[in-house]
Amino acid sequence: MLEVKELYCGYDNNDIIKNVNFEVEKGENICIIGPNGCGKSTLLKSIANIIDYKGSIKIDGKEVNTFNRKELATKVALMSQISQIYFPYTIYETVSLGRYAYMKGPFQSLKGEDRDIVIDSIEKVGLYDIKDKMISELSGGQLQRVFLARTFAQNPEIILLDEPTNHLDLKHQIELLQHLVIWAKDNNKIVVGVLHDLNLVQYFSDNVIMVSKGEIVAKGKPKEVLRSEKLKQVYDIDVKKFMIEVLKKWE
Ligand SMILES: Nc1ncnc2c1ncn2[C@@H]1O[C@H](COP(=O)(O)OP(=O)(O)OP(=O)(O)O)[C@@H](O)[C@H]1O
Repeated sequence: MLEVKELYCGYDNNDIIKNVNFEVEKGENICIIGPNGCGKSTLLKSIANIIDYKGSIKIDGKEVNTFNRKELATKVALMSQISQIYFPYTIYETVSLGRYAYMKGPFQSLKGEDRDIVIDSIEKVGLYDIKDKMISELSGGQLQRVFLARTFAQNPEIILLDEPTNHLDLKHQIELLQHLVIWAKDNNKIVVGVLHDLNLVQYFSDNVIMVSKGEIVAKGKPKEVLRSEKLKQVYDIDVKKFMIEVLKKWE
């Protein structure tokens, strides 16, 4: 279980996130939505213990900032928007890095069971046939799937995703989110995703948290949170009206 209570965090003593409270049960996937700059990534960074925070963030009853690095890696993985830094590794080697937290020594080679997990993770994202390709030779979407496979191999309790679909075509966006939903349900894990596409949020999330200026302004089931008036207030545009107009164009 993830429990966030009276959370404040930000940069240079300036709080971006202010008094945020929410809980996520195991098996659940939640989406965090809100306009640019409202603090969504900052919130994820605090849960991943990348930035300091005030208040409390507990995973399975233990405060996030009390885990050591390896313990933390077995609890939480943050998949950010992909960086442009390419290491000279193959897909297989990159995904193997996900098993780091479970290795005893830093340069130990992977054991049979770890190898199986790595292969299984690569198969899940559909990259098995090119597993020996260098990651520098991949498209943005393929690279995103490599990082997802690495995250699956890490097998944390919580996967945090920061706009995970931004390099993917529609088929792969849907596949990625389906993989994550199934992963959470089958393994009793948690997915917390920042998504901008409200259609995907409506379709895939169990619960939604809407953030505006660093504060939660609505939380609950997608149908409750994605209400026309609320969206208008926060995004300053009639989202539903626009969506309906778009749908009409398809007819
Ligand atoms: N490393 C940093 N140092 C100082 N300020 C930062 C840093 N990262 C983000 N900010 C500021 O914190 C605020 C929230 O940023 P954050 O990236 O959390 O927003 P977001 O909701 O994820 O935005 P977006 O939808 O555009 O990705 C912004 O005003 C941003 O300028």
